[in-house]
Amino acid sequence: FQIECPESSCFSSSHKNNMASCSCNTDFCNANLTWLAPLSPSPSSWGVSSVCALVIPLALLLILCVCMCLRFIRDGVAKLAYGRVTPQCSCHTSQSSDLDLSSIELHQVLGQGHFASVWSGCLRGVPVAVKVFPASYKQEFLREKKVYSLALLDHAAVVHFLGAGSAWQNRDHFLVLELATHGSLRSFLCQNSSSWACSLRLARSLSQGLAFLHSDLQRNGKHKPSVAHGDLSSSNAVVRADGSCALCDFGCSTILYSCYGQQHRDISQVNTQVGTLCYMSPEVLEGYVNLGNSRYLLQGDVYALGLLLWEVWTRCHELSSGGAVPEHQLPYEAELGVSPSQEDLVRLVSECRERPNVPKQWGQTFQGIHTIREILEDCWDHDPEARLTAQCTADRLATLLP
Ligand SMILES: Nc1ncnc2c1ncn2[C@@H]1O[C@H](COP(=O)(O)OP(=O)(O)OP(=O)(O)O)[C@@H](O)[C@H]1O
Repeated sequence: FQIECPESSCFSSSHKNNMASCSCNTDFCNANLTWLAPLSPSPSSWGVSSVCALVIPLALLLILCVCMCLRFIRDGVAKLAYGRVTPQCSCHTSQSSDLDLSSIELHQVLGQGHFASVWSGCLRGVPVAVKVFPASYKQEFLREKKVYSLALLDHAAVVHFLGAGSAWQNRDHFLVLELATHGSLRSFLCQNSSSWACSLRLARSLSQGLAFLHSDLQRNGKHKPSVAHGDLSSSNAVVRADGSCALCDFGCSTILYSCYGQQHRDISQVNTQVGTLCYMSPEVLEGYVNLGNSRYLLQGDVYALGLLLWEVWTRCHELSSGGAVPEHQLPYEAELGVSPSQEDLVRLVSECRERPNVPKQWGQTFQGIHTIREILEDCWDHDPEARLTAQCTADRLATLLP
């Protein structure tokens, strides 16, 4: 660009950086300095660097705003989905002192599972159940101990944990639990049919135990995260002398740690197909679960709860309307036998959408039969999202009169 010089004998020349000067050739003319108004650069002359310096911070600011909005929306959805948001990561465990096996008398084997054998015994004069894991199942022992050791894991419908330890030079590991005199629910139902009041007690305690396990609790500065059982079956609930059930065997359970409203699980526990085949929900049998959302674990538990309630009610006198109470059967045993294959179950449960038979004559004259049918259907619904929660199942059972 050119500027107009104050004397006609001068000539103008432009330089870099938007500078211009007037030069003249008369004697001492450079002593006669005139300051001109600074030149404003034209937009086209802005450097790339100045554009970047303006645009990049603005873009970063915009991205930050979008991220904050998304997080706000997601937290809102989580609040709606879970009812409450836990503000901190949950890592509380209760202090369980290690027990010495020499202080426990072992009497006889009560049950033999895949991982452990369960003994009846006596600890300081109190009857107990002792679950002994061989060294090769140390991980299963640690996993179950971790669940039993969670703070606030204290509920009438969950087996009481008395301690844990290792024996025989650390080769075997054991958990000490309250002894349930009737043993597993399965063996109880095989040996006993029951009145409506007894069946309702079994059913209520099962649903209350599961609702408690699934709950996310804060009390006295302690936190119990939600726990998915993962292997609910009539072999993994025991019956006490008072006729109530308590949930046990947390070897396949998943602790849903809750951080800032999001639930997440130990990465080591991402195994969708845990549990006993005939209690697996259709989506787990087929492997169609959303691994990003831990809720499928809770929904799978509720499906299994529906099957357990069915097992309990098939042994109830009143529901048989005066007819003979049928022998206890496992879910789908009538259709597929005692040990069905996964393929058979997928065909029956998932593809044909069959469920255990609820006889038409069940309690025709019995008040509450409508509620019972609804509870079963809503627990084992094909659509996991349509299933009841464990708490809702417990609430509906509470409306039935003993
Ligand atoms: N607290 C208890 N009181 C009485 N009997 C119990 C108790 N705990 C377990 N049992 C009996 O021992 C059996 C096996 O227990 P448990 O299911 O905990 O073992 P497991 O090796 O984890 O079995 P699974 O094969 O289901 O994984 C139960 O089915 C039940 O009969």
